[in-house]
Amino acid sequence: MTTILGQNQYGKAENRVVRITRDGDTHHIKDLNVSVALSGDMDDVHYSGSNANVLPTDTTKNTVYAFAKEYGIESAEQFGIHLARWFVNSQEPISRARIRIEEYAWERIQTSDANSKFIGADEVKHSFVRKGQETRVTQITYDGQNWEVISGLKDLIVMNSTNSEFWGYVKDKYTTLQEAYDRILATQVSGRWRFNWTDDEQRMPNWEKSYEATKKHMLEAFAETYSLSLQQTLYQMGSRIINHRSEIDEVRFSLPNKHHFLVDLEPFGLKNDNEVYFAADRMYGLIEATILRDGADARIPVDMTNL
Ligand SMILES: O=c1[nH]c(=O)c2[nH]c(=O)[nH]c2[nH]1
Repeated sequence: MTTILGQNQYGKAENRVVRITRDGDTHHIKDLNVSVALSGDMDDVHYSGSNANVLPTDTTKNTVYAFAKEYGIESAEQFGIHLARWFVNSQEPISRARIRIEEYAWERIQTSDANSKFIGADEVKHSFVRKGQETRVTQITYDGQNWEVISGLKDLIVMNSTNSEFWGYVKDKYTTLQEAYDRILATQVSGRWRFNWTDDEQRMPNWEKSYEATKKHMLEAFAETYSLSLQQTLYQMGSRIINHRSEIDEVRFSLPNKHHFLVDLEPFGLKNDNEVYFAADRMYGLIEATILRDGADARIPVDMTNL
């Protein structure tokens, strides 16, 4: 033999697990990206192809989801310790486990008008916005006479852990989707809104205040809409802005449907009571639409929200 095997490790990388804990109607989220790397007595599989010592990477993935259900996710550290101990202690050939975890933090969407006709004060208990700032964008065009200002944001990630359904859709011979009566609704908002200010002589909007208020109305509409489709939620977000912000005549959104699939834990004798989800990053549904003030022209370019 002229070669020898050096350092080696294996496992399933980037297991996206979302754990919802339901404390009455107050929900808590833990959202992790867990990578498992195992090493030990793995010479044979490399040299001869014998899998006798190999715990499948698929099993390491299942373990992540099963542990999320069985033990919950108190902290990324506690969860990682638990997994590492399990792999090393339960499998003779495995002598080392390295668990790497990224955690995505979420905070509750704050609604100011808790007494509005749309909601009760507790709606916010299942509506979250991912921590970290969105990117604010604007485009100004001037032809010497008229101004056009289109502002917006991208990469604002939001989630409702309940109050979302999707059913009653067309079913053809290729349809396999099961109807959902209580699903997670999550999206990464990209939105643009066009101001009706066109002329120096008109009073200029307060751009800073307008941005904050527009974002607030958008988030509140997301949190407070009992959703039968992302399309319906999108329309509510846009119309809430138009109805509350007289300086804006047109809103366009591009909303990827960030799918969260319930993990089947039955094979491990565990019941998944809407608690453990696989957060897929692709493929995703992409829902896009413009909402206009009655009589206003549609001027925001169709593809602008995808930039
Ligand atoms: O809110 C949704 N809108 C759709 O058009 C759609 N299509 C799909 O498969 N899931 C969903 N969800």
